[in-house]
Amino acid sequence: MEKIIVRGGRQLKGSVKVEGAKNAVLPVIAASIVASRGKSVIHNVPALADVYTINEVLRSMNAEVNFSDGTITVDAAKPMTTEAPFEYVRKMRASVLVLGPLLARFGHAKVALPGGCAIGSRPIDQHLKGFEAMGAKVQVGNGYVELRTKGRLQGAKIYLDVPSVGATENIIMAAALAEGTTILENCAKEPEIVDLANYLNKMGAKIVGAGTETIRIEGVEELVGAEHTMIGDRIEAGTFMVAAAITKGDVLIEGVEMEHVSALAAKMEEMGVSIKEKANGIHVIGPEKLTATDVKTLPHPGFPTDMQSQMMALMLCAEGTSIITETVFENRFMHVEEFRRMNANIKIEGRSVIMEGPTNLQGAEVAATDLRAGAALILAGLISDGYTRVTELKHLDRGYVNFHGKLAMLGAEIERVNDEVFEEAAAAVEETTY
Ligand SMILES: CC(=O)N[C@H]1[C@@H](OP(=O)(O)OP(=O)(O)OC[C@H]2O[C@@H](n3ccc(=O)[nH]c3=O)[C@H](O)[C@@H]2O)O[C@H](CO)[C@@H](O)[C@@H]1O
Ligand SMILES: C=C(OP(=O)(O)O)C(=O)O
Repeated sequence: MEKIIVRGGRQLKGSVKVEGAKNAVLPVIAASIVASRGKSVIHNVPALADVYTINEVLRSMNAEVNFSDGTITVDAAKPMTTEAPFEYVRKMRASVLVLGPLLARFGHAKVALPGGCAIGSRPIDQHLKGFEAMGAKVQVGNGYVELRTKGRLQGAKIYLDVPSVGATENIIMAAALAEGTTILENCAKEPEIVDLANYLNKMGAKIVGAGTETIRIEGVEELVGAEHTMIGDRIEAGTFMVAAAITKGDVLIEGVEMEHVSALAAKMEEMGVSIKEKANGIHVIGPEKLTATDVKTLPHPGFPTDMQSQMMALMLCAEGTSIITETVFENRFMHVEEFRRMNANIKIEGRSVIMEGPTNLQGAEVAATDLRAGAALILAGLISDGYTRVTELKHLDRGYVNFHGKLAMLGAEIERVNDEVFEEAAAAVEETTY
C-alpha cells in the first residue's frame, strides 16, 4: 500500500510555487467542448489525477486532447459523442461539467448521476433547473441524467437556490451558446468562476458580471478555440500557508493572488500568524504560540470549505477553545476520527466541531478520507511526536501535485513509500541463499 510517512518536528523554510488551480482547470477543459472550430491551448495546468480523468472523458467523446509540460491542447471541432459513463463520474464528480457544453453545442448530453461522496450528498438539481429554464428536456433514470433540446437553448432568467459553483459553471457554459440573454442570479462568486468566464470570453462569449452575484450572458452562435493561462491554486496555496504556520516556519508561497486567499489569511492573522503580500508571493511566518479562533465555512468570499480540514489541523495547535462550523457540506468531518487517532481532543456537535488546544499531537497510522483531509493529516504529522503514516493517497493525488516532495524541499522529513515494493524486496532477500 502506498503511504506518506512524515516525522514531526521540522520548521519549514524557503519558497514554494503553487500549481494552476484544479477547480478552475476542470471547467475550463470541459468548456473547450463548445469550440466548433480552432484549438484551445491551456497553460499552467497541474498534472493531477482529476486532470487526467477529464482529459479521458473528452477523448472518450472524440475530442483530441494532448497534455505535456503543463499545457493542454484540445481540438473539439470534429463531431463528438455526447455521453460520459459512470466509470468517469465515479472517479471525479466534476465530470458533470460536460453537461452544459454538450447540451449547448450538440442539443444532447447524457452523464451518469454522480451520487453522494465522502463530504456530503451533492445533488445537481440546480444545474438541471438552469438547463430546464433554457428549454432543455431533462430525463433522469437508470443512474443517468439525459438532456435534450430541439434547436438552440433559449436565454432565460435563472435564480439559484444555493450559490453552487458547479451549477454556475454549467449554466454559463450552456448560456454562452444559447439564443438570447441569460441572467443568472444568486450565483457563485469564486475566482474559478471568473477564470472560466474570462476563458469563454476569449472564445467569443459575451459574459459580464462573473465574480458578482448576478451574471449576464448574451448568447452567441459560435465559439472558437482560445489560449488561456490558469490562475494559481488558492487551496494548494492555503495548504502551504498552514504548513508554514503550524511548523513555526518562514515560507514564501508563489503563484497565487493574495485576494484569493484573503478569508484564510484574515483568520490565520487572528491566530497570530504573520502574513505579508510581497512582490513575488505571500510571506508566512508562524508564531511561537497560536491563539484559538472560530471559523465558519461559507461560499466565496467567505472561508472556503476546501480549507476546513487543514485549518482544523492548525486550530488543534492553538491555545484555548476553537470552533469550526461547516455550512457548505453536511458531512465534511470524516477527518475528525483520524485526528482523534493522533490524540486530538475534538467534539462534533451538529455542524460544528469544538477543539481544546493546544494538542500534543502524536504520530499514528491514518487514512485520507478525502483529498483535503489527506493534506490536513500530513500537516498535523509535521508537528506530531514520532511518525505519521497517511494512506488512501488516491484522494490526495486528485488535488495535489508532488505534495510530499514540495514539503521535503521546505525541510520536512517526509517520504512517499510503497509498502508492497518493500515487502516484495524483503521477501526476495529472505528467499536468497548465500
Ligand atoms: C471541482 C470543483 O470546483 N469542486 C468545488 C466545487 O464543488 P461543487 O461545484 O460540487 O460544489 P457546489 O458549490 O455545487 O456545492 C455547494 C453546496 O450546494 C449544494 N448543491 C449544489 C448543487 C446543486 O445542484 N444543488 C445543491 O444543493 C451542495 O450539496 C453543497 O451543499 O465547489 C465546492 C464548494 O466551494 C468545493 O468544495 C469543491 O472543491
Ligand atoms: C471537494 C473538492 O473537490 P471535488 O468537488 O472535485 O470533490 C476539493 O477540491 O476539495
